[in-house]
Amino acid sequence: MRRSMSRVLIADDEPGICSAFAAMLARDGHEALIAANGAEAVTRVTRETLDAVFLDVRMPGMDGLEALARIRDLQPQLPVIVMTAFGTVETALTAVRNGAFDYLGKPLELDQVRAVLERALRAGAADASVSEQAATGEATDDELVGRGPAMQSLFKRIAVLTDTAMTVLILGESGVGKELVARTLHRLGRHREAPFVAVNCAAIPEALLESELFGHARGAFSGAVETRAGRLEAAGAGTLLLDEVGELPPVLQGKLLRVLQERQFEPVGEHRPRALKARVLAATNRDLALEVEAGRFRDDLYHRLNAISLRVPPLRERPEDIPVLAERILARIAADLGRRPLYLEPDALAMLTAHPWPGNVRELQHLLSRSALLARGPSLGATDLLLDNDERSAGGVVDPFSRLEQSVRAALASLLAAPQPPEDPFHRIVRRVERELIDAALQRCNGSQVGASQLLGLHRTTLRKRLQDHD
Ligand SMILES: Nc1ncnc2c1ncn2[C@@H]1O[C@H](COP(=O)(O)OP(=O)(O)OP(=O)(O)O)[C@@H](O)[C@H]1O
Repeated sequence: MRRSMSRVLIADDEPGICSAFAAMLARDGHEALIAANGAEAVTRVTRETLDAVFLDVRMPGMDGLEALARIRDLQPQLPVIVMTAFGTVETALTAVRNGAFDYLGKPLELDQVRAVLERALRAGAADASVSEQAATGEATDDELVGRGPAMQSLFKRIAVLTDTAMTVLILGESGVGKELVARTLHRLGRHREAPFVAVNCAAIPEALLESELFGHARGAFSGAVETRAGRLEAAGAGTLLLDEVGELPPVLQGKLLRVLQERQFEPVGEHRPRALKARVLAATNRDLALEVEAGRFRDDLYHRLNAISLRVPPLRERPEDIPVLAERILARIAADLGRRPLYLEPDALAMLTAHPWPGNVRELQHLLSRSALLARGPSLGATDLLLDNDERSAGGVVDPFSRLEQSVRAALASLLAAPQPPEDPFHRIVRRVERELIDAALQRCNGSQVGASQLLGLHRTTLRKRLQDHD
């Protein structure tokens, strides 16, 4: 919980700025601490409990950007606002990309300073609540779950971005939770009471997409019998998510760019622009840089969208989140079915943790729903998990190694899940694989060691030695 009086560090080499700032903070009931350079700021952060930091970019010795990096390492959740007199937008954006909460241009305007500080303090509190909620598992349907470091750092970035109006590009594979991230940005933002509207740019036919987004006037085209508001308008002062933005047709890419630049739009068949009030978020599972190279996506729109991006890591990069996700999903399924939640046996959990999840969280949801429907008894074991057998690659060829990889991962997971994990999991697993391989070759060659060594591409003496090792 945030204390009502906040402690704010101001790092600036101009004493005049520091004292004006400190006076303002004191008037507003906060406590100001002062550092004259970057190194001092970092020291203060290590020693004091702080709620926000204002950092000047140009300071002697360690400059603001370097101090920012150190502070982010020390206390990733502490909001840092960067101040810059010489700053170009690039410096400011670099700072924001490197984790600054926001930036302020000098000369400072006290009202602006107040507004940013207020947001920073709220985001600090929101950040704590996102992490707390994830850590305690008190999540509802709409809440992003994740305990591991990858999701924790995503939560922090989300918390920093909740209250800005900036466009954010949300990147990640299919089913990874991009829309949920967009909803979270909205839910924690200032306009959470306003609507959240998502448009899947890939799902709406090109001919309809423009009027769907911007609306149309009556008679704008045949079939437009009534004036209709578009989704941009429907989002009001809330959030519009352009999902699968990589699929936006070229004409609309140009229009969207203009809308974002001018913050106004025109419904089809109308010439009076309307103000864009909503925050626009975009999501894609494509590599937009490649799309730009291939000439399918506008470079300028890409840069506009990509100024701030959030990458949602694939599930295979965060297996530590699987138990809590699975628990949540099973609880939801149980509520839907009016049953008690099933619990996962350790072997099932080991198997889930080992699976590579090409379809990410959505695949996990589907697997658990399928398995829960057919399960008998109060728990799910490894044999109850109906993992998708469809391991075909795009060309329809079964990859003979995918099962092997899966088994190796499962073997490792279950060794590590044992109450006393062995010290040599590498040798244990490799030995088992080797034994299987030699055994299979010997069977194929009716027990002939010469035949098996030829089949495996091993020297006869090597095979014999291995057989002795395996007794
Ligand atoms: N971290 C998470 N915590 C809880 N639920 C999650 C999480 N990530 C994803 N989900 C759930 O997984 C499902 C897929 O997520 P979502 O639709 O947000 O993915 P997406 O990346 O937008 O997918 P696509 O690219 O296919 O549109 C949703 O039901 C969502 O609620």
